[in-house]
Amino acid sequence: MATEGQRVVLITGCSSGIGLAIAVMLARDEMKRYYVIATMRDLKRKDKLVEAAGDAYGKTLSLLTLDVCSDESVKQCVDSVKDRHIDILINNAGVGLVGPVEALSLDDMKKVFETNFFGVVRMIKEVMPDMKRRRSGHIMVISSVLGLHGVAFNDVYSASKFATEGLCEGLAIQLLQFNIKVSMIEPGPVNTEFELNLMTEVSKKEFAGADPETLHHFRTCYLPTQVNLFKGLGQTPEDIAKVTKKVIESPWPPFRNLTNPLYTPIVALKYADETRSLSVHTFYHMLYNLGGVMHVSVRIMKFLSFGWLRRRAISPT
Ligand SMILES: NC(=O)C1=CN([C@@H]2O[C@H](COP(=O)(O)OP(=O)(O)OC[C@H]3O[C@@H](n4cnc5c(N)ncnc54)[C@H](OP(=O)(O)O)[C@@H]3O)[C@@H](O)[C@H]2O)C=CC1
Ligand SMILES: CC1=C(/C=C/C(C)=C/C=C/C(C)=C/C=O)C(C)(C)CCC1
Repeated sequence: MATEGQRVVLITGCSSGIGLAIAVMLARDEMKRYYVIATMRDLKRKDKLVEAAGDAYGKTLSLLTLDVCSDESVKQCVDSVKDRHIDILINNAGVGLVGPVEALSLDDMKKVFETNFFGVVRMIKEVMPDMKRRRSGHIMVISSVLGLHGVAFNDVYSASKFATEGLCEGLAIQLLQFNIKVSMIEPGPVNTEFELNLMTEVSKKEFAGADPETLHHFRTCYLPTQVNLFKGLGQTPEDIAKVTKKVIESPWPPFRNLTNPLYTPIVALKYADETRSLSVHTFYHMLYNLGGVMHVSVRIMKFLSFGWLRRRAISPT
């Protein structure tokens, strides 16, 4: 149980990746400032987290079951927290989806929205009223750079993160009245099970419904680019955990927080031209003309991000 002065942090999707890293980093805080409730939809997947948490498990870290796609599970979990008192809610659970839109099933798309968008809505609806009554709290979402700009063949995933960004932008304004902070963490590629799961799904699908030309672009331009980007620019889940901790500990937590400085110019490009045509055409060239030699695009991104733009992303160190 949390002791006097400790902040109670509830995190969704802690069986792997970013959620696991944040849970461990906060639970192992040297000053023991956090009491972490790490949640996952299937507690059979707890071993990696328990091992990484070491002696923090049972002291500053406890586990609860929570499936963000189930109203009942969300309510049961929050009800089981002492006095339903959660100081910091970290919405991390999420799933990806890639492929040509015309070849993806509506069921797959609904699963993405059910998890990435409605999962966040469910959590906020359950936790925010108590925060409002206490006039204090911090709601965080592990969003994505794809919540800020679209990337070919990630259309539906990107839409789910845009939706979440929109939801939270509105809430951030309203909740200032109640002294509740809202922050988005916006990573680029991070080396977790996320990419492996995407590639496993891709290898199982035939993408029937897409024309041969589009499928050719997807398989020969996009997929190798994705693999190269994860290899060349991918951050670690610990990098994202460090940025998240920095934001939690900031006296004025910023609303938007890019974690990878290499993406800052790409996002800046979008705002440099109000018609957005510049970024659409630049991404087009980076994918279709330089995609085959993605190491060139990675170099361009590294070159562009040099200098003042770099400083606009929160560095994990
Ligand atoms: N990896 C990346 O490149 C990036 C990831 N992100 C975002 O970061 C977040 C974490 O992803 P990451 O750590 O990379 O990927 P992982 O696949 O490693 O982790 C995703 C976590 O979400 C959980 N999850 C999925 N569905 C549900 C559900 N219905 N209820 C509860 N938990 C669920 C998974 O649990 P289970 O084990 O049960 O499947 C898992 O613990 C996601 O929101 C993702 O969109 C953002 C930018 C980049
Ligand atoms: C194709 C392509 C790009 C790809 C970006 C990708 C693939 C980002 C993936 C991010 C992920 C997986 C986020 C998860 O939330 C760039 C660099 C924008 C440049 C233009 C061409």
